[in-house]
Amino acid sequence: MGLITIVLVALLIGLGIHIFIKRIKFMRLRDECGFDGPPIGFIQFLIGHMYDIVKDAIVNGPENGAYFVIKLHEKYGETFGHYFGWHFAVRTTDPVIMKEVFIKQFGNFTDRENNTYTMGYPLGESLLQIGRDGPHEYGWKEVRSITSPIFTTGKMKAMLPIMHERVVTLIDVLKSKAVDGRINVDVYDEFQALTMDVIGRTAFGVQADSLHDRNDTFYVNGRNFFNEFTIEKSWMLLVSIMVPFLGTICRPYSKLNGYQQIIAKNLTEVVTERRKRMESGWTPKGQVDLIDLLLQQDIIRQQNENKPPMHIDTIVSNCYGFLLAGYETTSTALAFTAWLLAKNPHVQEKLYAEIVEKVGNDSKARGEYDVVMKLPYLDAVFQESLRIRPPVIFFSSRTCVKETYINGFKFTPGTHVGSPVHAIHWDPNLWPNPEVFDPERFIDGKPAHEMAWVAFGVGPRHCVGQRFAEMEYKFALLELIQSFKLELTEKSDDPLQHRVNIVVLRPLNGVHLALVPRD
Ligand code: HEM
Repeated sequence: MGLITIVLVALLIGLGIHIFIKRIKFMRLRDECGFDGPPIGFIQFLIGHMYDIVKDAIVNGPENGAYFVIKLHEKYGETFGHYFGWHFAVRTTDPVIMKEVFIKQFGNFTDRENNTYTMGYPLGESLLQIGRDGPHEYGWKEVRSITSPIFTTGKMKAMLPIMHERVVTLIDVLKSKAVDGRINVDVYDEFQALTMDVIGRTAFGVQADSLHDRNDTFYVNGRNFFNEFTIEKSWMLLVSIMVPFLGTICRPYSKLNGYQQIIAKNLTEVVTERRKRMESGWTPKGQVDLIDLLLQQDIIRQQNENKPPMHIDTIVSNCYGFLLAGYETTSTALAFTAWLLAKNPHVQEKLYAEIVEKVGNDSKARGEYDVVMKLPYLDAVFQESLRIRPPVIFFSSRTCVKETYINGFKFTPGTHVGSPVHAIHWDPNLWPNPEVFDPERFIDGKPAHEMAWVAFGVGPRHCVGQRFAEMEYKFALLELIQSFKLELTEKSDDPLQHRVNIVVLRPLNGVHLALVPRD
């Protein structure tokens, strides 16, 4: 054996021993910080409890994905720790710890839970994932400060006509599908086309028409991305979580990355054009979309703070983030609600009665923000639907950036902390008979405490698009219920099955219903 070979072998052995010792130290972190949690065997030592999650999905089927974390809470209490590949993650539903992490000590938990996939372009620069230090000279705080003003009530009202036109188109499309006075459809598919068109038109500046054409490029790429965004289908996501540095290397070669690069490329062209238009003095008036509003906020920031324009990648990433956040979530919320209303006709009829009484056939009132957003029973249905079937369950998460102690537990930099929304919303101590769909809960009473209803997250990093989502949901549901009676059919799931796709909860088999026109 030559000298070089001996040196190389010695180096490799040294590196192996170094990684091994580091890993042993890392595996002791949970005990050192005072958390209980699932056992650590040989496999968990190598790849963490991701193994248990994947095994559970294979053994029990994807429809049980949401219950894995609930079982862990039942066994190890409100707060426990487990290993996600090379990350240590704490899961908590304890309202005191949640309040500290998400609100009071936000400065110690500014960043979102992340991995080498979500940190890459375009996702990593969007508000969804950006940390306190972004790839350019600004981070989450600056991006949030230009993004929040585009979701004010005033801006929503200006965007409403684009959204409302699509909602009316959806109803026309559905009516055109009637056979013998009934429309048998997968409403999830229809709502996905609606939300894709709305986000395409408001955030991407494209005249997406997925409602009429399911081959629309925008729709196809968006859907492909979401269908691929699961741990079973995307090996790259799994690698990014389990072995972060390999995730960075493999990322460019994955299918998932391919879909998002196509969308980002198209979007870069639109943003470049729009920026040129705005730099030449054009300002958004009348009907506006999110790109124009974002670029306008950036100009205001440049003037007020004497800063250079934000990098085009940041603007593109944020519009892309709006697609991710706005397409799947709202369509899922609407589809879950449609099923819940079909299953509970007394709730559906009460909602219909409110719509007839307060809005009737007054087409002006039906398109009016202040009227629709303030219908009390519609609001109760919205809140209860998102309680019983929250579309986003694993995204209320943070990464600790500064060591701190909460309730006797130690949190060290790099530790992930997440609060599974469904574990809170399905807790019988907070919501008696949690499996019963009962909008009256939100008319007669209030949640047990401020952390008991967290469908849009908590604190300064809560969902920035909540108003947008609520507006789209309420206008779409109002038109749907005014036009049709929803019924379950022999094709409907009963009970409704769901599955987890990374952070979202979505119907497993679509939502097949019969729509019976009311007139
Ligand atoms: C029913 C629909 C929606 C639900 C249930 C939902 C839920 C959530 C949740 C749980 C979070 C994490 C909050 C936290 O960490 O505390 C979040 C963040 C976010 N959402 Fe939504 N969302 C919805 C729709 C939307 C829409 C329509 C948009 C934009 C058009 C949007 C944009 C965002 C963004 C950008 C963030 C990251 C905020 C930040 O980190 O500062 N969401 N959403």
